[in-house]
Amino acid sequence: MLKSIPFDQTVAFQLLKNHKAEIEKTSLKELFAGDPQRFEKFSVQFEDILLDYSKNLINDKTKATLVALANECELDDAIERLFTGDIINQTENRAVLHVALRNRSNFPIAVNGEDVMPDVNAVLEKMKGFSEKIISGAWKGYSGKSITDVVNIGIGGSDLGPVMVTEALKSYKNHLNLHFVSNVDGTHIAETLKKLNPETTLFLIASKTFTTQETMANATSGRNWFLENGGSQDTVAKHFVAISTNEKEVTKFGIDPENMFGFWDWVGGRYSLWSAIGLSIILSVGYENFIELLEGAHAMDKHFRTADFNENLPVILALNGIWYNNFWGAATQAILPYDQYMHRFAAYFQQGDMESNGKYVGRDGKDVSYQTGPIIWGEPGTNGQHAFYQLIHQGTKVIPCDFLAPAQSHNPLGNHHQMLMSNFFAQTEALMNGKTREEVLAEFVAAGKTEEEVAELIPFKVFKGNKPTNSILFKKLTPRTLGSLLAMYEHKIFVQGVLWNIYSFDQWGVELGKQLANKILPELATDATIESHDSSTNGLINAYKNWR
Ligand SMILES: O=P(O)(O)OC[C@H]1O[C@@H](O)[C@@H](O)[C@@H](O)[C@@H]1O
Repeated sequence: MLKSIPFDQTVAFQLLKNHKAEIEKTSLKELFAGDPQRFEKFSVQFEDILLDYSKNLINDKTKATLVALANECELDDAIERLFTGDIINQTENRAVLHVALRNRSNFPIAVNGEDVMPDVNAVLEKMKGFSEKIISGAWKGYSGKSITDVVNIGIGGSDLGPVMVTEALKSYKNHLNLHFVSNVDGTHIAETLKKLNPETTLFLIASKTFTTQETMANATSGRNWFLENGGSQDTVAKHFVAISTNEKEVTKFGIDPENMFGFWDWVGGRYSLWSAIGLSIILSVGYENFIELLEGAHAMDKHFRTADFNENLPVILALNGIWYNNFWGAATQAILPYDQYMHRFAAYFQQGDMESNGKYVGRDGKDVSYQTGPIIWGEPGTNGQHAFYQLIHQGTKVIPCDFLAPAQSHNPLGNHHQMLMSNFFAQTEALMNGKTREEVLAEFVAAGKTEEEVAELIPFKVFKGNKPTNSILFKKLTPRTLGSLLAMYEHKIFVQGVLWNIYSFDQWGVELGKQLANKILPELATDATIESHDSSTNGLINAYKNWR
């Protein structure tokens, strides 16, 4: 059980509030000018990952006080509870053990007195054997042909992680074609199936609960398509496997438990890509690469558990995020990977972060009186630059940004990578330094204009700068490095949740919409006029009925 420690009543919280007024008087530019060692001081390397957080509105005192805040909130105690299988997801009465799924040291981790590692390892072995048969072509479909296409049907945590990782590791991909169907919109599965041949298609039905409406609807449509296009009940087992914690529902759906890959209630959906939910990743890049991903995450887990908070990547990221979220009024956090392979990275952590820390009830059961989880968003650079960076540079909001980039490209084409990297370096520099009135004027003068001619235009071309960024530079986007990066962000979310005194591992907020949709669904089955809701909802439903 995590203790309840009121975040905004800590001594450090008050100190940080006062300290913000001090630091506001200075600027990033001045902080750099005043300390030639600033980069060395505020950067830290873990394996092939370099975190440079020197372009943040912090000084030694800020960092020390933020670390004091973490200590006051007993972060060390929370970290130990995470790693030792304590019931820290209290509102669901569960342990939180995605770290066990990648515990490559294989030390025992007990839940209710029982070591979970033998089960974790057994499922990994089962996935290894199965994936080898599919990839090698030894596994045959109903007409004796090998599998060419894999369709993962799942949503939320049973979709976003596998999609993100298979995209990120595309350069490690084998011959199998991977498809992901998530949306209950029939378009998603219909457009996917158009390209497929049932004889050579394998469906992975991925759902922790095996009751999620979207996934069950898509799974049923997938099975109907299979049966209507040459498949039969007897051959379903060659083409459908389930990934779930719910054997009863899997059997009810008609999938043999032999064809089921299990996981456990202590794996949160948005933390499940490390479990059997990662089967599509294995099928795409092979078992060895999946193990490398787990190894990378495990290495970060060890770092997180043992490194001093002053040198601890997830802790540093979390504390900087809290600094802006709670003391500078920042509502969002941008994640900007300068790597096309990482184009779903921000979308993945949208769920990871917002479903974890989008909570207004504290661990004491009362409404919190401060801001909790930020809005996470972002797109890969340089596309983002040509779309929304205007607002980051010259808008009115504080937007802390994480810039991520690999030093080495998997596709060293001409000087593309140098161009990409020059943008990566330029953006954080520009956001920090901005452009002064004098600099703008000097440019005009150099172009032959006089001050009088351009006076009215100058304000629009000035950049105030002083915009905070983290730079996360890594050597190459390998499975191991990706695993470490993912674990780093996961633990960042955990640290923030601990400090905000909320429960990060439940998600009650997604239930209400589901309940109401289930109430409305039968109302859409008839043409009767609906009057049971407010006038807006009635009006919309009735307009829909008139048009369909
Ligand atoms: O994996 P299943 O059980 O289908 O859940 C899929 C998703 O459902 C949503 O409502 C959330 O609860 C997510 O955390 C979860 O990942």
